[in-house]
Amino acid sequence: MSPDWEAIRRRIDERGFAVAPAMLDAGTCAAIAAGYADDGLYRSRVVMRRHSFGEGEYKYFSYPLPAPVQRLRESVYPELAPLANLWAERLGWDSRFPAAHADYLEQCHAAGQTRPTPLVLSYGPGDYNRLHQDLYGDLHFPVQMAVLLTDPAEFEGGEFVLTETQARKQNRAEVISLRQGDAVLFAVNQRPVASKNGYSRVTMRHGVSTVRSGHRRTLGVIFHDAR
Ligand SMILES: O=C(O)CCC(=O)C(=O)O
Ligand SMILES: [Fe+2]
Repeated sequence: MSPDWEAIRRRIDERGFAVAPAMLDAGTCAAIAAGYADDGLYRSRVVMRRHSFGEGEYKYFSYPLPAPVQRLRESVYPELAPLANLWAERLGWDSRFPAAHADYLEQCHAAGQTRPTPLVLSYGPGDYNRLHQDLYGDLHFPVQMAVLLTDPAEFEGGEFVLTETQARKQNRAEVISLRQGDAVLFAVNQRPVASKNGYSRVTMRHGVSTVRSGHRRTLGVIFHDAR
């Protein structure tokens, strides 16, 4: 069953995030999670404590990406590009996003953002991910995706958290429940919200609450590449 992209785009536009159920099957989730041990698949490993990002670690894939990750990245991008273009217009950005991911990557690469950004994150008991934004250069695609690879029965805590900050308002937080293989799609940085005279900006951040027990792995799919 393919997701209802029209409804997903509307939901991301209204609230800054949406859940797309069952984007990867359990076997693919398990295979990607198990692949975390294979350093040959990755260009770098980040120990979060060293950068005050939290506790836990993650690894960025090298190119070529594993087939299911490549397929997911290139098949989801065109569903999000119309929304990205709507936001670009409302936020007064000059740039527009091409319909195909390969063409967008060419723009990133021409701007010196050549390193792949899809990653696998790995958390154990006590680990967490501080609220952040995945910006890696001048260019960014305004929506990204994270897929829960682990069956949530295998860990406690470790919830995906989103916050939004808006001028003259207190911050709002959302905790997003995911099943294995579900994706959360969310604003990377800013999104437009209708205001009295046009649109104003809401700034979003994401992170993960502390894992109380068990282990949790996630696949992060960011559509821009990194400098
Ligand atoms: O582990 C998570 O759910 C958060 C992942 C994340 O920060 C990302 O994919 O950019
Ligand atoms: Fe992130």
